[in-house]
Amino acid sequence: MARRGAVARRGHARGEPPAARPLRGPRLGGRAPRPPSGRGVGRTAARPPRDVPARGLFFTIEGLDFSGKTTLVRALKDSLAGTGTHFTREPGGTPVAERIRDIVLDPEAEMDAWTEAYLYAAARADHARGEVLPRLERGEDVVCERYLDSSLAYQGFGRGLGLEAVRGLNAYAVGAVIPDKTFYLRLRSGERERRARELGAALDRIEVVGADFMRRVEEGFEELARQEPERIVVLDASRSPGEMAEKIVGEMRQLQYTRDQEAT
Ligand SMILES: Nc1ncnc2c1ncn2[C@@H]1O[C@H](COP(=O)(O)OP(=O)(O)O)[C@@H](O)[C@H]1O
Ligand SMILES: Cc1cn([C@H]2C[C@H](O)[C@@H](COP(=O)(O)OP(=O)(O)O)O2)c(=O)[nH]c1=O
Repeated sequence: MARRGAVARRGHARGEPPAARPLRGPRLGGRAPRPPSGRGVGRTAARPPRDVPARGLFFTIEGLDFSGKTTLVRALKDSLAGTGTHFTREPGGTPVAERIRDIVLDPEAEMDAWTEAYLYAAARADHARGEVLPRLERGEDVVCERYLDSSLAYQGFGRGLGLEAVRGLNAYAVGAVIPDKTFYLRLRSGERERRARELGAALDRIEVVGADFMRRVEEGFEELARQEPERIVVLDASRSPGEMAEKIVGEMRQLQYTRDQEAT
């Protein structure tokens, strides 16, 4: 994963449209992003000049802990080898965000739920603006393991901060960096727990909070999938990583085709 220092990215700190709204739009694929509203912007956003690369597409992989995201990403990396697709994950993906990750996942670190939500959002601001957006603008496709939906599900539903509040505090963190497609790994809790036990994983501070918390998070993901069926593709995570990767690559190709048609 390419990493750059924080100082070089300060120029991104302001001026992008907020995203305090459902993730429905604007998408990045194919066209320059449209601000959510505004004067006279509609007509200029349709097609980039031919010498500007079509914007890359942004894909996210979501799901509860132990649902198989990392394993799936490994299979996807094989399937997409040589395509120039960039893989990253949250929390993390930049030096500053990795440092925030160390704090927020430290099982010893007691913190208020709002502090936790802001830390995830702060890590996301650095990652989305400093790493993901420049790549998309250069025409690279990006696959990110966890993104804003994780905050909506874990902090919004799991911690009980509420969907709209968590959307709101992430609005300036993500700006216009909204996933074109999100793949949600749905897996029943018994199977997730079995996988966790089998793995004998060291539990981080989120995982130690227990089954009730995880049930609320799960309901959060399910609610998001209900709200945005076009963006969020639900995958049966009991299937093999290869089968899921095949499905995802198919969806990616379809979007890439549409993007390329729009750009010519
Ligand atoms: N599709 C799958 N079928 C069976 N077992 C899986 C599958 N995906 C992952 N696992 C196993 O489940 C455990 C958790 O997987 P992991 O990819 O680390 O999940 P996550 O990244 O979502 O926390 C690992 O032991 C992994 O080998
Ligand atoms: C990105 C993000 C993650 N999280 C949590 C979910 C996970 O428990 C933890 C990330 O741990 P990680 O080990 O990266 O993920 P996983 O267990 O899925 O392989 O952070 C949030 O609570 N909010 C967020 O916005």
